Amino acid sequence: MTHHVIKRLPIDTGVSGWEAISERAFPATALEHDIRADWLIVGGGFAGLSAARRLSQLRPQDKIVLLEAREVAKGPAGRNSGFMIDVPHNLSSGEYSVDDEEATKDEIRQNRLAISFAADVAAEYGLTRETFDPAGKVNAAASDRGLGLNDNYRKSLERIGEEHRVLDADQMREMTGSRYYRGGLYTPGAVMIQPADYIRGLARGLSPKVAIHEHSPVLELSREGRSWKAKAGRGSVSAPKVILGVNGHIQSFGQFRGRLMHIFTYASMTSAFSQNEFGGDVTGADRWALLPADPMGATVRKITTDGRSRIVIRTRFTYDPSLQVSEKRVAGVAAEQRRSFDARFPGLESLPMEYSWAGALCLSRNHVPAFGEVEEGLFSACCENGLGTVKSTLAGMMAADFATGTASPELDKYKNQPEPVRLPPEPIAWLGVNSVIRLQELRAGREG
Ligand SMILES: Cc1cc2nc3c(=O)[nH]c(=O)nc-3n(C[C@H](O)[C@H](O)[C@H](O)COP(=O)(O)OP(=O)(O)OC[C@H]3O[C@@H](n4cnc5c(N)ncnc54)[C@H](O)[C@@H]3O)c2cc1C
Repeated sequence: MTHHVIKRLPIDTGVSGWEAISERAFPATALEHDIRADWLIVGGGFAGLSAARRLSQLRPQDKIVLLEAREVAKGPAGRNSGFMIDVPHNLSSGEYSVDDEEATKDEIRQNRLAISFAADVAAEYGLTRETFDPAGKVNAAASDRGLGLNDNYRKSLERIGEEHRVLDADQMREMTGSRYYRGGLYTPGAVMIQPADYIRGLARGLSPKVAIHEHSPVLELSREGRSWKAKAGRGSVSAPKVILGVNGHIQSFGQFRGRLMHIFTYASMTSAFSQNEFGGDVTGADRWALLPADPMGATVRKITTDGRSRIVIRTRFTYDPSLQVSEKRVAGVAAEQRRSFDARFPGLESLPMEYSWAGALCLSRNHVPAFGEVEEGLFSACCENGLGTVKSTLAGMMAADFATGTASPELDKYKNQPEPVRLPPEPIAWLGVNSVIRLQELRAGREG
């Protein structure tokens, strides 16, 4: 009999600004009883909730239960920068330009499949434009090196026939109000989400069809006869099939051990301000979204609701196999983010950062997901390689298709990927990964 005891539970350090400013419109219910279901999903992020939606479409009569350790939107799904990106965006390569054109076109097709799934969510559950905004995004360059990286990216987009527009320093200044940027590369296919609102909207929309239990961490998972039994909170769920959408925490369920890199990244959000508080057009248009030309630089985004704006800045990556980071680390990175922000918006030194937080990503060395039927009736939709708004949405959809035997050319391609390769043993991996990240961050210079 397989029996997994889950010893490590998610810890999310700092309060996510997205979650703090998002309103929750449905109660959180913990698991209190022993129940039976046709399907159990573990994890209430992009992967778990997307798997739940897809299952509810494929098997409308089945009983589907989802268990989330914390509260929907308090984990990484509600603490990211909200870029749903269609074009290539490989965090662990030095730049975004592409070599293998056919593989890249496949990847874009997959990303767009996930984005269109999310667009259906937005339409069906009535999400506002502020929650799901198909506005596109800009890769912003602040240095010669950044301009060069953008130019390489432009050429590779041109080669694969992807729409894009080059922006000069004046256009960047007009958009952002900042003189910091020297150029940009706009691609129209990205959707900008308010991540906490999107993930809550998805959970609320699903709740008539899917029993979602929050504050219900799965502590044990065992195979009993032809069924799996998960113990959580004061109850348990027995189901013949289980989908794990727990990202890097999949290793606590005894899977993919020694193959997943647990990377943290960090963000800060200013308090709300109105345009006229600082005089002049110091932050430009109401909404804009910038990725760094160098993948190791700073992501910066402005949102405006009812005339009140906020700016969010995300920087830094650290490798933390313990799957947690300290408040002290978050505070240290927040101080660096303050400096990056002030360099971009010198008129806004008095604007406080109201929230600072960290969140976990899961990367594999060969950039593949941790996907498949890992034990009989137990499916994994994990390891999003840093771009989970899209990749985990896709993983959840694909896991539901796979587990229900729903064939498609997309699933054929998706499930035929290799498995994540092994990492070197610790502490070699820790030293190696953190050194490479730090060197790349230093090289990013003004982009960070
Ligand atoms: C600051 C920051 C910025 C980011 N920006 C972007 C971005 O712009 N675009 C993008 O695509 N991605 C971004 N990301 C990454 C993105 O947030 C993740 O890739 C995404 O959340 C992964 O989704 P997921 O559903 O796979 O995992 P998660 O969102 O981590 O969800 C997994 C869930 O499983 C739950 N869980 C774990 N263990 C258990 C258990 N034992 N029992 C029950 N539940 C459990 C967790 O509580 C969690 O809610 C960013 C991340 C951070 C931190």
